[in-house]
Amino acid sequence: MHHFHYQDGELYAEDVPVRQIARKIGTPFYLYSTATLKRHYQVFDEAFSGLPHLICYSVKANSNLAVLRLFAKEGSGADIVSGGELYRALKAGLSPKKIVFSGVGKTPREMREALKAGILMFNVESLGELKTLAQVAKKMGKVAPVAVRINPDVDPKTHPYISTGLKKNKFGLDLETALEAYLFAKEHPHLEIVGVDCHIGSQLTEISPFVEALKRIKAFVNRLKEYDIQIKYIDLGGGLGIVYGEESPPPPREYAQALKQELSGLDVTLILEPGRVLVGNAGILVTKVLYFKETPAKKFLIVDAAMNDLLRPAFYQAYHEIIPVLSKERPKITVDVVGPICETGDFFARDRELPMLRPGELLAIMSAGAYGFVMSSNYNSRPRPPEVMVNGKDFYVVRKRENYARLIAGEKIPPFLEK
Ligand SMILES: Cc1ncc(COP(=O)(O)O)c(C=O)c1O
Ligand SMILES: N[C@@H](CCCC[NH3+])C(=O)O
Repeated sequence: MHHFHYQDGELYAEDVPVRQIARKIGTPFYLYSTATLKRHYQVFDEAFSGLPHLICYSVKANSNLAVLRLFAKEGSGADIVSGGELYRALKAGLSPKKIVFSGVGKTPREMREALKAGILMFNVESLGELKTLAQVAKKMGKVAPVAVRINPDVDPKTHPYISTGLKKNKFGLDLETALEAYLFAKEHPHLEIVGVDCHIGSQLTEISPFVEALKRIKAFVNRLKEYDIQIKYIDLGGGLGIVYGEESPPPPREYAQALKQELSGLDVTLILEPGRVLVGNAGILVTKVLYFKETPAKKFLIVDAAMNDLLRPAFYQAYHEIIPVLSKERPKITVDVVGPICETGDFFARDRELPMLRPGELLAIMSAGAYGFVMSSNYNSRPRPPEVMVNGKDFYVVRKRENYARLIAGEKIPPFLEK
């Protein structure tokens, strides 16, 4: 059963009517389903059974402490990209021994924090970064476990903003430079080579680019052997896509099967960094219709959520399904669903056919569990919405709604402007 579903004409999250939560805490709000999060993790993990593997949930997709704790309890590790994500991951109880640190711009401070915590692996993305890490480790009297992120030059066939494994992208190193990095690391007493890393993009809906990237990694691992460099981990990153609308991504089982086949005979542990596929369809954004507006050119539903709450439509022209919380029969209209922000890009849908809704009615913007709240901002001085987690018939506010005081916390009028 789907954990967001209609029952007697109204939308439920597990056993809780969405309307009931709205009544209690107001709108807009993010809503996550515990059962869906768990199921997604378990399905993904089981798909890789039989293969030595470690799932490092990609914290950037949804970094709420409650979500991180849930995955920690399922046995997940974490893929982090900043000191802030490390802080969250540790606070949530994720084991540092299962943390990999990705990203092109790690600072010495972040490196120190991660070395102190004792993480599993740094996914290094440039020679400069590798040398800095070596120095930091030396100063601390530690040895940094490293993998180099390869840029395999594979087209992931996804949105250009979320393609990361093409030659022209800022991510990873080409094979020649990567080899140079491995040779540097091999000789350095404060670096220990443990893996090879790669991540080619996000929201992939085909398996072949993953397999192609893995083939190139395998060839590279063999090349490293010629230099007497042994690898414990192959980290293939994240990127498996989900259904937002019409796409048909491969189910985790098929994805895992293809990777298993490619890895057979290799004595390595496969690391995966899934983000979206675990959380995307486990969350929705609930918003209320403020106004219906009709001009000679268009009809608009103006809602109380905006691009500051969910940026994906504005940023990537991303499609999100929108459904009414009460599903009664009504005439259909074609509308733009827009927020209150003073930007033309502030929309959730354009020319979308929806039931004729009245001010005060609730809408659910679906598939908002990944890259939703985490990409929110205070633009237009809008307090960020709360995050709510449903568990069976109970619901919990796992991040409270911001208030006005929070908006200006940390700001200060300098003395020369006082009076
Ligand atoms: C290095 C790395 N790992 C994992 C992910 C998670 O990606 P996704 O949410 O597509 O699974 C990303 C984001 O694309 C990433 O940059
Ligand atoms: N934020 C993007 C994905 C970027 C992935 C970052 N590694 C999205 O909403 O689709």
